[in-house]
Amino acid sequence: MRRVIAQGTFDILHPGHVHYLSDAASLRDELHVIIARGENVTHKPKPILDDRQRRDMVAALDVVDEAHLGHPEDIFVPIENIDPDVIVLGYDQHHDEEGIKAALDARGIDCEVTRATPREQRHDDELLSTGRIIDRIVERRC
Ligand SMILES: Cc1cc2nc3c(=O)[nH]c(=O)nc-3n(C[C@H](O)[C@H](O)[C@H](O)COP(=O)(O)O)c2cc1C
Ligand SMILES: Nc1ncnc2c1ncn2[C@@H]1O[C@H](COP(=O)(O)OP(=O)(O)OP(=O)(O)O)[C@@H](O)[C@H]1O
Repeated sequence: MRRVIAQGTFDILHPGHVHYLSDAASLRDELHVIIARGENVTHKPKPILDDRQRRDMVAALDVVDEAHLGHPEDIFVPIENIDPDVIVLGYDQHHDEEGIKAALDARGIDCEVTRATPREQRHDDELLSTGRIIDRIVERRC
């Protein structure tokens, strides 16, 4: 069984997430998604929803075979447990493919690293970013 890993924060879900995960699922037999722990999200504001809720929502998506809450300290622990053929980064994720590939090789993990495509807006009112969804909530509810 060939496995693919996707990963991210997945706070408030939107069609961009579904696009990313569908892209990833199309590459191998089984899609495993690693959900970032809130404590590890330091490159942007902390997620609104807690770790378990974010994992449960991703697990409910048709294209996802298994959603795993990420490791608190070592991102390579879930990767070694899942043993994927390929890791797909999101189109705008701040990770460097070469850096991750080198770190995988250094651990003897034989796995490709690729990047998914962006989902473009299909209509003016569509929000394809958790940050923009939250902005609209603040605008309209506060
Ligand atoms: C291959 C890979 C494995 C990861 N594993 C974990 C993990 O085990 N635990 C964790 O808290 N974050 C993990 N992360 C980091 C988060 O997923 C990171 O915050 C995410 O890549 C950026 O999320 P965003 O683009 O949704 O903001 C991993 C990232 C990558 C690229
Ligand atoms: N519009 C989109 N098209 C394709 N992939 C997307 C899109 N938006 C997010 N993703 C991907 O989904 C994964 C999880 O992203 P994340 O949870 O950071 O959502 P986000 O909407 O980008 O959040 P924020 O807007 O707060 O940065 C990332 O790999 C990201 O590249």
